[in-house]
Amino acid sequence: MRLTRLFTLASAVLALLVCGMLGRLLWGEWEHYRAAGTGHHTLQLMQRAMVAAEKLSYERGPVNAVLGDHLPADPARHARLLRARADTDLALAQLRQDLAADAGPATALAPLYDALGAARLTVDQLAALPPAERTPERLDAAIERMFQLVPLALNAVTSYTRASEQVYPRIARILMKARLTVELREFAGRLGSALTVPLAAPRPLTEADHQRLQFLRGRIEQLRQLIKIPSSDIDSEPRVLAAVARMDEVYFAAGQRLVAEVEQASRAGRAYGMDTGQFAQRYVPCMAPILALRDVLLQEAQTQALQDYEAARHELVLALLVGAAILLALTLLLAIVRRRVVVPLLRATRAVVRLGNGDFSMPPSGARRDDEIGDMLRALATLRANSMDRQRLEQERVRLIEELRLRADTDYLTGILNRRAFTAAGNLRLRGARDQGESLAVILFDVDHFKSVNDSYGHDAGDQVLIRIAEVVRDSLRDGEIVARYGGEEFVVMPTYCGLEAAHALAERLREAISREPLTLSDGHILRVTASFGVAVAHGPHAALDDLFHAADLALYRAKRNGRNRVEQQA
Ligand SMILES: Nc1nc2c(ncn2[C@@H]2O[C@H](COP(=O)(O)OP(=O)(O)OP(=O)(O)O)[C@@H](O)[C@H]2O)c(=O)[nH]1
Repeated sequence: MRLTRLFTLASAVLALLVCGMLGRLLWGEWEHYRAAGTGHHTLQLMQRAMVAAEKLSYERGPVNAVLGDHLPADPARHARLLRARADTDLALAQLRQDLAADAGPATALAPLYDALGAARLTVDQLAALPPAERTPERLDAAIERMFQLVPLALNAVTSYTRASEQVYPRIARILMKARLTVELREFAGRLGSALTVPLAAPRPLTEADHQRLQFLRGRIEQLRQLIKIPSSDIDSEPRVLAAVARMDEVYFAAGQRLVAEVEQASRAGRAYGMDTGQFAQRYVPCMAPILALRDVLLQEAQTQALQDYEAARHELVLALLVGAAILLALTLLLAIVRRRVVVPLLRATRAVVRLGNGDFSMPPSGARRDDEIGDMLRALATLRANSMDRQRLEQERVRLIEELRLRADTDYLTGILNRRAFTAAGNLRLRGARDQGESLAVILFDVDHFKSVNDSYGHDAGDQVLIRIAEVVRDSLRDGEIVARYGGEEFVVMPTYCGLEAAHALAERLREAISREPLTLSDGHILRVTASFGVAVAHGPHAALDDLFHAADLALYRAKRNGRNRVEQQA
């Protein structure tokens, strides 16, 4: 796998793992935060349900007063009942409103609304009857219907308490105590209600009334002890301690004393000295500290729940920040590894490949880095420099060899082939001629009276003449026809494979060109020189170059002897 691909894959896997881990962490924190928010709402619902339960308990006081009233009814008592009912309805409406977004528990309240309507109807029908027709049985039945309302509300309180406890285990004990105060308020209310019928009649308390009072007092004391059991830090809170003390002082002293007064008057056969309404007016305020304790506990629960909610929010924000920081660090790390390791490695790889291919055009960058990659790039730079030196030396060597070869084959003065190179080429060509059954011709020529040129104009002028003659001959030849300086002022031409006649014609052409060409010396003198030519041809399997030269030389000798500036061919 290519390095870039491997790096991309590894980065993707790493990013996925980190994102998965962070996602899980954030999801947990988000769930915690969301649950805390929901729990806060549930706590409010619980409080609303407690208030509704309290109002239902409270409503029983004015109910008792109205049921114990004579005809014509006391408008003040009726007005109190209406106010109490309005309070209950308001508490239930607020609970219903808060439940609007919470379909489950709202439907659980339906039986309460039904029972409340039926209970109020019963009370109103009974209150409309003359007192004589309000028999104890009917009164008990009506009051019992009112009693049954509170447990229905307490069901909702219980379900919200449980829901809140699940979210805030820390405040479970506080909520339990708050719930106990609601129950205490209910039983305290029932204790008062237990006197409604005897006070309304009025009649002495029966044995059943005493037993009922005894039972209710026992339950109330039990609830009081449960509330007072030290269970959490909350019990040492000054506000809670003060509220408990006030409850003891007001309800358990004054409130219970009032009930005891009624009992004692009954036992002694005395008049009660108060009717139901007057009793309620004195007894109901005694229950207020119980509700005050409930409110203190609920406030404390809400404060702690709010702290939990804030802590969950804080942890969520912290988790988000940590997550973002981790992602940023990972991205930076990958970018650094890519920039500092992967990219330089790829560049180095490309540089090595280029060096291997002999391409030294781009120097490896980043050699100034002070790490292992830098060491490698510096080594690469050295390798490149060494390779470049080697390549330069190699090129120099090839050039020198070529120059040497040229020098070895070239006449130093005229630049045309020398005798050695010509002999080598001639032998090759002769072998070819033999193989192909062709004829090979040689034209040997010699400058006429060259000595007098040297003598008249100097050796340099003689050199210029030789150079010029070489140029003239070279320009007159066609491809495949070669010329060489055979020695001194003697030249040799080898045409392509041809017979004696064609070679003779070529020699004639060259002779004419030399004799026709005026030669201008460097000092301005213009010379005309001529040359004598000897032509010979070799043919057949036994043809030899020496014989060919020898024959041409003889013909040249004849040309000199016959007057120069002429062409002679082998006899
Ligand atoms: N300037 C110059 N002269 C050369 C060179 N090689 C040979 N010579 C001269 O060429 C002359 C040849 O003279 P000869 O052999 O007498 O022939 P010639 O004067 O050309 O007379 P013929 O060949 O009989 O026409 C000599 O004087 C050599 O010194 C050379 O490379 N440069």
